Amino acid sequence: MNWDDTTDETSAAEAGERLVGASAAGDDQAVEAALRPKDLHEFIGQEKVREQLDLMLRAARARGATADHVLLSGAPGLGKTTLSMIIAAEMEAPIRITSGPAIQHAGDLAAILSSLQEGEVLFLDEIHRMSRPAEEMLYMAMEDFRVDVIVGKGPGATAIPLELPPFTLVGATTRAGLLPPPLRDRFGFTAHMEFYEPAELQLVIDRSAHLLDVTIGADGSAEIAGRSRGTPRIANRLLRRVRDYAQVKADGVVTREIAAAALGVYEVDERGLDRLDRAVLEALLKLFGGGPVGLSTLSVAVGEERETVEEVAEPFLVREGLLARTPRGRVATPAAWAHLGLAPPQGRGSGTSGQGDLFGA
Ligand SMILES: Nc1ncnc2c1ncn2[C@@H]1O[C@H](COP(=O)(O)OP(=O)(O)OP(=O)(O)O)[C@@H](O)[C@H]1O
Repeated sequence: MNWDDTTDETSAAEAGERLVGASAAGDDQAVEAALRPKDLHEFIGQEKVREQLDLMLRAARARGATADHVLLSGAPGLGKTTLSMIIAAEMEAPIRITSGPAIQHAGDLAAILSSLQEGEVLFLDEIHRMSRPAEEMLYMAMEDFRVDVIVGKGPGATAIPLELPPFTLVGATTRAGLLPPPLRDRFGFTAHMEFYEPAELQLVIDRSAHLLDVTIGADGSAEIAGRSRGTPRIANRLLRRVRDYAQVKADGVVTREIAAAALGVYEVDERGLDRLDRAVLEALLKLFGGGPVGLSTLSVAVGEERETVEEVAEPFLVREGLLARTPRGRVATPAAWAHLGLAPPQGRGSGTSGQGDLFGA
């Protein structure tokens, strides 16, 4: 993708499909499905979540009961859908997959709930985006396995109670803070998924390489892991691009050199920054001396929409400790200067630049 060519209308959407984007947009769903771990044993990392889930599911199985409702929160691509499928597999139960935005009316939810089988897992992705009436119906369904279906309108409307079979709701959200407390409280088990360590991502990559029949050395998977932004989905996607390069330009074997050269072609650097991320940092450092600079000015300098800079580039730069959002504007950290191989201007760190705190003054 050429960032220079992105128009105002398409830049945010295209940014969503970039190689290091965490959403599944543009991914081959069949390949992604083939790479999903099938049980808790195969699921890499997230030790605490795995241990706690394992205990909960074993206990439910031993009692012959349906598992408690589970809420999974965390950034896209960290394995929430995968875990929900594993929960169903471990409980030997079928799974139904839907999402908050797909349920706009309480009737949509009633139709799904009333067709569930006993013990079935209902995976509700983006649960924070459900409509209010549907959310309220869900409270009763989760607690009492019952819903009230409203028949008729106005004063003649009547609520007909409908019994539901016991089921397990697995809700997923990127924004646990947006869930109303009454909904959050109805989950018996809540887990927050963390970004993965490079060593864990290396295991994800080795496993995927094996499934895709790609020969990869430990140094090759380490190189890809370091550029994967803590996210298995990105790791798998980068592996597929590196595999292409290894096939076309070499003998198919992924070494450190091949991985670095391949990801160089796609402009993903050794820390996982892509062209947009670097353009933002470069503008901040070279044009504004490291800031503080307002978001609008920075966006104009980069030639991108405000939203693209704020929502697509900045979260990772902040997470990496390269950029800080301050009340006076965006500020580069010492790590940003070091990453781009530039020297901070004289006087930085003297306390007169407005970023003395970031420079340890
Ligand atoms: N712990 C893990 N071990 C191995 N592979 C993983 C792990 N977590 C995720 N993956 C892989 O990453 C890909 C994305 O995972 P998944 O679809 O479960 O993410 P998600 O959190 O549900 O994302 P979204 O919020 O965008 O739906 C899958 O192909 C899966 O195989």
